[in-house]
Amino acid sequence: MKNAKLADIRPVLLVNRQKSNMRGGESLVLENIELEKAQDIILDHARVMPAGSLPLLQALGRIVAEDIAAEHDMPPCAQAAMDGYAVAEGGDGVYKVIERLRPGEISAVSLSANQAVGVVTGGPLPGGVVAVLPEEAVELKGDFITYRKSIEPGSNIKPPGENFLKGDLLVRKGTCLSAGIASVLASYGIDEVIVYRKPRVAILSLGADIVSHREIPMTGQMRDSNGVLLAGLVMQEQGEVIDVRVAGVDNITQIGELFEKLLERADILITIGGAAYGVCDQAFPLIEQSGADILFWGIQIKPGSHSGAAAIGEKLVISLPGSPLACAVSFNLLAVPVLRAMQGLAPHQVRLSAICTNAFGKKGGPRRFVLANAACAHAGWNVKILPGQKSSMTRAFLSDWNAIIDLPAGHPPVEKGDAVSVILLKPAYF
Ligand SMILES: Nc1nc2c(c(=O)[nH]1)N[C@H]1C(S)=C(S)[C@@H](COP(=O)(O)OP(=O)(O)OC[C@H]3O[C@@H](n4cnc5c(N)ncnc54)[C@H](O)[C@@H]3O)O[C@H]1N2
Ligand code: MOO
Repeated sequence: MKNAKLADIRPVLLVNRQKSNMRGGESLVLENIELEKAQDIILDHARVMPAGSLPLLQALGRIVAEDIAAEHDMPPCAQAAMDGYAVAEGGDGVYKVIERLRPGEISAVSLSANQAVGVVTGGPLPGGVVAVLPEEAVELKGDFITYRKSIEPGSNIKPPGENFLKGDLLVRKGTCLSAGIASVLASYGIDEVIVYRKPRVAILSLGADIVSHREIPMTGQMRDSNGVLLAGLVMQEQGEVIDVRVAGVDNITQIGELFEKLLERADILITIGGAAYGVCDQAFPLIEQSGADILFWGIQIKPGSHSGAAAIGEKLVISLPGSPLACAVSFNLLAVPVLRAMQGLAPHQVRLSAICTNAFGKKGGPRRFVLANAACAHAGWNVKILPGQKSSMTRAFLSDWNAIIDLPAGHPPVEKGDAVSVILLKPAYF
């Protein structure tokens, strides 16, 4: 960061932006581009995090960075599927119980006709077994059982490899380690898994009027609620929040130093606010003066139009607008795909069509994103537009907000019963 005051930097910004950044027909900074283009550009600069080994339980929810194959058949040998009696072929319906196995015991015998061995569910079977007769299906008298019906060979026997065969792929690289997958790995005795590191994210709120949420604001100041919002959303996406800071009244040089310090430790630095065209807006000059390569500035969406991104070495800077609703929407549209890609996941969230259960009067204008609550009922997905999305601090944050509706540019008012395109977000509880 060069030592520069905001006043020194501002003309650079104005010159660049007023001229629409044309130099010999080539754009220096892409301005007000389509969302998908912005996503592609930023994703092109998102590198997958290095991978490292973690104990199985600590790796839950993380993205596995290796293919893991079954080392042997599961079950490794034939097992009883019922508590009961293992019998051999060719009996006449009456069998002598020659042994009664308890959990964990194995039999050394090989069954002959008219012999039975008592077995437990999941227990290994003796040699010569043709079927397992359930406890409740036989008549037990002393050391003998009677079973007069015909025996279907193989019944109530789990053959070796019934669940997995040696060499079967148990986990594919890029899969989220769910409780179910972890349990299969545990059954193979695997207690270390190689997973991608969490992307480290630093959050910096710009604006001389913004103070930490722990401080008492003076008249004209405002607490940094967006920093907390984004920290929570980053954690929901399995990112590691390394710092949440406010720039406050520091001059641009001091803010630049803080910016650089944060960027040293972070993979992604998200700035909040100061992203519009006001003369006090610091995001563009700050990022430009840091030497970062500005990838784009401005997207054709509402809210969140004043979003930008830059790359500096292998690190990314994402500049989000200060209005809380715009900040939340643009985080989900820009930062979430990046956080996913950096962890080795497919970048985009689930998108589906849902029926709107209420109306939304606002029509026309740019492509618009609306916070909503989506639910799946018998008839399919439905979605409710949450109230209070006009003011900057939205009441929708207090509701069960788990989706964003994507309304195309120039859309008519949404009527109850209309089908809309919905992006499903991670639930707010985690
Ligand atoms: N002349 C123009 N003015 C504005 C335009 C425009 O195109 N031309 N766009 C408007 C839109 S749309 C938005 S969104 C905002 C975003 O601009 P900034 O990113 O520069 O946001 P700020 O001015 O810094 O903040 C706006 C508003 O947001 C609240 N805020 C900011 N930071 C925080 C925080 N950390 N925690 C909580 N709340 C925060 C605060 O109410 C600010 O007043 O610009 C419009 N203006
Ligand atoms: O575009 Mo502002 O960033 O709409 O809310």
